[in-house]
Amino acid sequence: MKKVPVLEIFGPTIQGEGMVIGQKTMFVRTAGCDYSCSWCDSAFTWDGSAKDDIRQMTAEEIWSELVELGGDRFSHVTISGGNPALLGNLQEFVTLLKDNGKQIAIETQGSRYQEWLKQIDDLTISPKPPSSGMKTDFEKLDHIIQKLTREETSQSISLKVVVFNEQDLFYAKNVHKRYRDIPFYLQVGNEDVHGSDTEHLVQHLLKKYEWLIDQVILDSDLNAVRVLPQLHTLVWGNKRGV
Ligand SMILES: C[S@@+](CC[C@H](N)C(=O)[O-])C[C@H]1O[C@@H](n2cnc3c(N)ncnc32)[C@H](O)[C@@H]1O
Ligand SMILES: Nc1nc2[nH]cc(C(=O)O)c2c(=O)[nH]1
Ligand code: SF4
Ligand SMILES: [Mg+2]
Repeated sequence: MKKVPVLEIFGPTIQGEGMVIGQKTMFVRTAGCDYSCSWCDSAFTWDGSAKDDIRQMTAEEIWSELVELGGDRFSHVTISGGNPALLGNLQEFVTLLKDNGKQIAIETQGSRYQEWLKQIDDLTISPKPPSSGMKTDFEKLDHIIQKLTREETSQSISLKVVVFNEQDLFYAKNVHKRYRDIPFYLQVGNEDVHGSDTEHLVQHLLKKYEWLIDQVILDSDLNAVRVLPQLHTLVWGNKRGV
């Protein structure tokens, strides 16, 4: 049986971000990333700090744990990371979820392609703006998006760019322009991913959300975008496993 490196399995909770925000979902967080974003809120998946917590799991083992946690109280599973699209071995888990009638969402940055991505119901691709310190390979991203949109499927795809400053917003506008037909989300960036004062954090994030809304209101290039906060951060702050 093929195994995948897993760092967290949790839920039911709500999807706090993007195209299915508010959806009740389970989460599976895989280990390992090909990026190292300066502000990553899940850096423990790749910076070595949680390397002793990584479990090499089969699809069946992950499924058992989901059912143990969620019972019959879930119909939707979100796979995030790290970058789950590094893992060809996730095919078996994706098939198992489909066989059990579950909807699947994925969070990935669009740097790697896997055939199983075509079987994901809610696919979020989140290219990284300049504040992350990462550089987008747009030819690669073109190629991946082309592969995923070539055939008519029931899959929903969206793009989501996290914005920390004006330069990021400029980047986001270019991504939106390049892939006009793909639903586009702007997300408030959280600068303080280690803080434990939730009340203070929430006040700050709501101010940033207001700033981002104001930018969108003023800009005719952004008439079709959706602007969202990270809902889970507004509710639970930087708590892990929610
Ligand atoms: C932790 S990442 C994992 C999936 C994949 N590596 C990616 O980046 O899309 C999940 C989502 O969280 C977003 N994210 C990470 N750190 C964040 C932060 N400090 N503030 C807001 N969003 C953040 C990412 O941009 C991505 O959309
Ligand atoms: N509730 C909740 N929603 C989320 N949406 C994307 C998340 C992620 O870390 O990928 C996330 C997460 O960690 N928790
Ligand atoms: S791509 Fe995603 S998981 Fe990887 S470092 Fe960036 S935000 Fe974190
Ligand atoms: Mg998160």
